[in-house]
Amino acid sequence: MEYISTRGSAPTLDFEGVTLAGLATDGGLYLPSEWPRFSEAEIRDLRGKPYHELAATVMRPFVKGSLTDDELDAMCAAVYGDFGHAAVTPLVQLNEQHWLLELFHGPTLAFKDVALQMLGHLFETFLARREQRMMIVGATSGDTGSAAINAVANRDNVEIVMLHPKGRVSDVQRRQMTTVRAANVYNLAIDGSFDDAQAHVKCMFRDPNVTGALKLGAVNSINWARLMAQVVYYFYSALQLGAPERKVAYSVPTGNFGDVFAGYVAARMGLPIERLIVATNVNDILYRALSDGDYSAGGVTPTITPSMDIQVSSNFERLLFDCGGRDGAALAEQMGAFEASKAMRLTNAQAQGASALFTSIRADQDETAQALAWAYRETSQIIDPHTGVGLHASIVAGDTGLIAKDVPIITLATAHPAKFPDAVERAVGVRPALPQRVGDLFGREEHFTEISGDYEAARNFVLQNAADA
Ligand SMILES: Cc1ncc(COP(=O)(O)O)c(C=O)c1O
Ligand SMILES: N[C@@H](CCOP(=O)(O)O)C(=O)O
Repeated sequence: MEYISTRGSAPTLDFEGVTLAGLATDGGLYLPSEWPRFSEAEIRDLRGKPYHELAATVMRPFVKGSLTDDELDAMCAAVYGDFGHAAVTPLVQLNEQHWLLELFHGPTLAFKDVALQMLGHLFETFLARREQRMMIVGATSGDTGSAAINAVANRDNVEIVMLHPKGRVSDVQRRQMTTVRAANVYNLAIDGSFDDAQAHVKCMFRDPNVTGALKLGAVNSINWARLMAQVVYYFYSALQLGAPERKVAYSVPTGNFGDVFAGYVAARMGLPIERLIVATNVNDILYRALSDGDYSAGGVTPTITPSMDIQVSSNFERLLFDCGGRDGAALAEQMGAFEASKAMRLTNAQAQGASALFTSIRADQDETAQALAWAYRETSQIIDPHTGVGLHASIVAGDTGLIAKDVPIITLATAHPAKFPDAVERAVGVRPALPQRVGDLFGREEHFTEISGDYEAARNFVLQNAADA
């Protein structure tokens, strides 16, 4: 399988190459040069497979040439044999039309584990093959950070520097990162938003002072391997509800557009998906882009869904590329203008292409809290606020007829409620307890470094610690 950059001028790479590259050298994101497709009969044959077998089958076309069948099968068995639920991502029915896909049974209690546990194994395999070391730099609004740290802590050949916005992640999220004691893990709290942290990370990949000194790696969803592993649970859930004979719709709480883009990939691979609902909080750049073509970033408003307090959604670029005719040069120009002005309009082709599958619905804080209360009152489920944004959108879509009554709507439950106990308790009157598998989070010492919001502060920290390692 060959991978090309959305901005058209970076070298074409194989799967091993894109996994280790993260961001393309032209600033773009890598995508397969063409989408692999499963026939209806092939999709039907996937029914009833355990998660790890399904994962290997869905991912196989993407890794061709870089992993043997045996290597991939063994990796999937190792990664998905160790989740907190035998089904890995269990599907829970709420009522006749609504379902929750629980993606939080990994070690750090958010959907990020599903892909990052896999990425940890991929890094180890590919780096050992090349006898290379790698410095991972990542940005997190709360969940990617802990999942990535868990996946690579104490592994040979990698170090990780994780940037989070100071004071803008929950206590549980912060402690899941800062209480990990491993010589290869560094946490930075920056004065700024997640968008600032993400911009710093992307800058490092294009800064010759950094790339000349270090082999950088990415754990954010700019790394194609992240999205590839997330495609699997769309197949897994749709098959349980009747695919390929019956279509399902998904509501996906969205920030960086990675999780919902994985749904788009599943559709491009042949999975019959009725609609992908992009559920946003009040940081609603995607809602505006998908509703009237206005992709302009304002300031970030802190909410009870901090992981989605994002105004520049990295992976939207992948959609614009694919829907807009895969013209790398034109997209490079469009994204360059966006980076300078923080505003752009979608072209007609991009807007029409996106509207064929995507609809966006926005939830404010009250609507989010009401969705939590509804889930608890009507179904006895305690859900996290990010899932609440998705559930609000699902209920609106069902009630307004946007999704017909006979089409199941699956809301992606992206985090465990105990990661956000204050917001959950306010909404439903019950304080969710942390599962035992996360251990004594509040009894452990925290370690992190506070830095300013300047790019140079982050870059110098990375260069200094790489030199000391
Ligand atoms: C709990 C939770 N829900 C939803 C999202 C949004 O996912 P994405 O950034 O892939 O759109 C995130 C962050 O990525 C998250 O941590
Ligand atoms: N919500 C995310 C933000 C980073 O997203 P990613 O999927 O690109 O890693 C987080 O929890 O850090």
